[in-house]
This record gives sequence, C-alpha cells and structure tokens, in this order.
Amino acid sequence: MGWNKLKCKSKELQLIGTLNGGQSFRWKLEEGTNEWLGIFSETVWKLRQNNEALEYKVIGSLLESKGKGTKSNKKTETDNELFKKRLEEYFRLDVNLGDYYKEWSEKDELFKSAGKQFYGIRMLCQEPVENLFSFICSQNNHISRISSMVEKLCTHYGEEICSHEDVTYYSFPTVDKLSPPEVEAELRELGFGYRAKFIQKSAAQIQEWGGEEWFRSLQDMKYKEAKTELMKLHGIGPKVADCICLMSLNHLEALPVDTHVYQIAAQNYLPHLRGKKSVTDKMYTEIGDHFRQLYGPMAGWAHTVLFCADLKKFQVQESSDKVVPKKRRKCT
Ligand SMILES: Nc1nc2[nH]c(O)nc2c(=O)[nH]1
Repeated sequence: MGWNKLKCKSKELQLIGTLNGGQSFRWKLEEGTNEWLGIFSETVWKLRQNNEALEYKVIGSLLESKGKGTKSNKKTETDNELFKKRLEEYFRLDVNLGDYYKEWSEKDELFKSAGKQFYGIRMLCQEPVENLFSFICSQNNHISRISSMVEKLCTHYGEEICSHEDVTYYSFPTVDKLSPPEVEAELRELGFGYRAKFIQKSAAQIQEWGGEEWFRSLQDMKYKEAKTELMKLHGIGPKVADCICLMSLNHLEALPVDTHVYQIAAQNYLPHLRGKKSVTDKMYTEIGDHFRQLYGPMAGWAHTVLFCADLKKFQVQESSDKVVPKKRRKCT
C-alpha cells in the first residue's frame, strides 16, 4: 500500500506535539525521516504530513482479517475507507481547531502565547482499554519508561499484527488477557513494580463489570459520573480518571490536574493557591472549574495545549529555534 492522503492543513494538525505530547505512548518518529510509526486499532500505521495533507500508510492490520467496521459498521466499506475513517476519528478531524484556538486565545493571553508555537495540537480519540492501562503505567513515571512498559504489555499479552523490517508489532491486549491472577506476578517480574497489581486488579474488575462494554456505558454517562465510576478501579485516582475521561471517553471538559497544571494555575490565575505542598481534593476541583469556566465545554482540549507547551522536551532553548530535550519530567 502506498501513501494515502487526507486533506488537512498543517495549522490544523501538528503531528509532533499531538503524537509525542504524553497522550499516547506508541508513536515513534523514524530516525532521519519525517515519518511517524505507531499502532492503534490493531493496525500499524505510518504517518507524515505536509502543508496541505496528512499522509498515511497501513503497514499491517488485523482489521482486514476480522472484517471489523467503524462506528457505523457498514458492510459495504472497503478496507481503505475503513482506515481513512479510523484515522479521521482518531485525530477528530471533524473539529475545526482553528475556530477553537481563536476562541481560547481571545479568552486567555496565556493560551494565545502557547498556541502560537503549539498550533494544531489535537485531542486524540483513543481506545479506552489502551488509554486506561497506559495511564496506570504513567503514575510517577517518565514518558520513555511508560512507552517501554506499554510495549511490554503488547508483546507479552497482545496479538501479533505483522512483521515489518525485522520488527514484529502487536496489538494492545484485551482486558481478558490482563485479568488472570497470575498476571500480577508476571508483570512484577517484567519490572512494573506496584503498577502490576493495579493492572491485574483493574482488568479483573472491568471483566466482572461487563468487559469492554462497560466503557461504552461510561461514554453515555455525564463526565462527573464517569469519573466516579473509573475511580472505583484499583489504582485509579482523580488525575488518571480525568485523563481517561478526556482522552478516550469523549468527556472533553475533563481536566487532569498534576503538579505542573497546579503550577500553571497558581502562577497565572489563582494566586491564593501558590506555595502549597500538595494538591488537595478541594484545590483539584477549584483548578478544574477555573479552566472549565475560562475555556468552556472543551476545556480539557485547551488544557492539553498548555500541558504540551509546558513539557520540557518541547521547550525551545534560547538562541535556538530547535525543539530540544531538557530535564525529563514525571507524569504525576
Ligand atoms: N493532556 C494531558 N496529557 C497528559 N499526559 C500525562 O501523562 N498527563 C497528562 C495530562 O494531565 N494532560
């Protein structure tokens, strides 16, 4: 399969900030190229972009063999149409981001300044299972180590998709593969530490509550209700629950608050919160509500632009316009 094109201006989608900004952990920029290789929807993708289009190639996929459809599940869809739809959904290309950047910039000087360099940051529409277990791994962890744990989950518990240039690619595991009691010890052996227990126990809970269907019920709930349900899982606190609500359950008003978001809020908007040692539940709600009032029903997406701008790895060193890695930061 050669390169396919989806019309999309580069101002509407910035691949580096979107794919490498802490939302998803399975994308890699191939060395010496402008091509991204990543896996979602049981499919291995290559992506690149120019000023006018997002270009994509499918390297391998289980979707073809299983004949899965998109949300509309039409049998007449060709595989090509299916892949195109998956990609449009994943990047939420139906959202005209320029309009939102304009609105958020008019409301907020900090957003206006961040949005200039960090234009085209899209809120990915991820699969809840991958999103949930990736963010269990994210606790107290750096992006590179989270990526390595996610890959271990896939190689040990996922399904083989294809081999390409001597590398074998695997899908993200299903909940039933992560739920057996022996998984905890196996994951400890693989270096997951205390997260091993959270992964196995959460998988078992989800399995007991109806498996992947359970996630669909969370999408139909109001944001706060869905967050409360997620927090019943082992090892899921308010920040991880908000990441899941925002990134895969379509609750775009969800706003994860970590120490970095707290710093942004205290320094720029809520001075009475400055100098606190930790973020209490009351402060967490106050910060989220502040951003929701400021940016409106898609506040979580606006927050992601600020979050990305605050990531050390994207900060431009003085006297250089290159994006260079500085000190790594932890995700929680
Ligand atoms: N948009 C956000 N992305 C994240 N990644 C991560 O690890 N934490 C966050 C977050 O709070 N927001």
